[in-house]
Amino acid sequence: METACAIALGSNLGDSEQTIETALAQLDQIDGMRLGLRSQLYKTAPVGPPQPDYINACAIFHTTLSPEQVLQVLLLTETRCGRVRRERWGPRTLDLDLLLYSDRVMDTPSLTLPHPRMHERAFVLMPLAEVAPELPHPIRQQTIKELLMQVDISGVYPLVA
Ligand SMILES: Nc1ncnc2c1ncn2[C@@H]1O[C@H](COP(=O)(O)OP(=O)(O)OP(=O)(O)O)[C@@H](O)[C@H]1O
Ligand SMILES: Nc1nc2c(c(=O)[nH]1)N=C(CO)CN2
Repeated sequence: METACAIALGSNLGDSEQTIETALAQLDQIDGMRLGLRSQLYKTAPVGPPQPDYINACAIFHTTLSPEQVLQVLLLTETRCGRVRRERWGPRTLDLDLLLYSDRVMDTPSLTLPHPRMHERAFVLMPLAEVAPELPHPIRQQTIKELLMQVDISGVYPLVA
């Protein structure tokens, strides 16, 4: 049985556009992970300490893996795509977050679902609203489109080639 999950991708070091495309392709190659809709790429002003602009995107994957297994796959893909540093909210080659796993709500030391900061991040909600505007947030009881209307979207731009 496949379950839909939503994944956020972000990068602000190296060739960010290429890194995100490579990450999506690598995730789609993994047994039990199947890429569904994906957003376009967005250029976004950094949230947190001063650092370069990010490229962000979101994608829906259909998966037979458990939430913990999806997280492991994301961490493996981050490493494969050259992520090295761990400074909180600092620059990174690739950041992959598991935003939603169906309507699952959980909080363990390694995994919190939904992602605890997704509802306040325009750089997540804008690309996610492109692929899944009517998806409900299982805690907030609002759709992605409704959450997007409550955040400041200045600084989030579709990247046009
Ligand atoms: N929903 C989730 N998605 C991804 N990682 C999660 C999630 N919930 C908990 N984590 C944990 O967070 C760790 C990732 O921390 P990381 O350094 O990437 O945070 P960050 O990207 O700097 O901050 P943020 O979580 O605000 O994006 C992972 O090792 C993982 O165990
Ligand atoms: N615009 C933007 N800012 C960020 C991002 C990100 O992906 N995009 N990720 C962060 C660490 O999770 C911190 N700040």
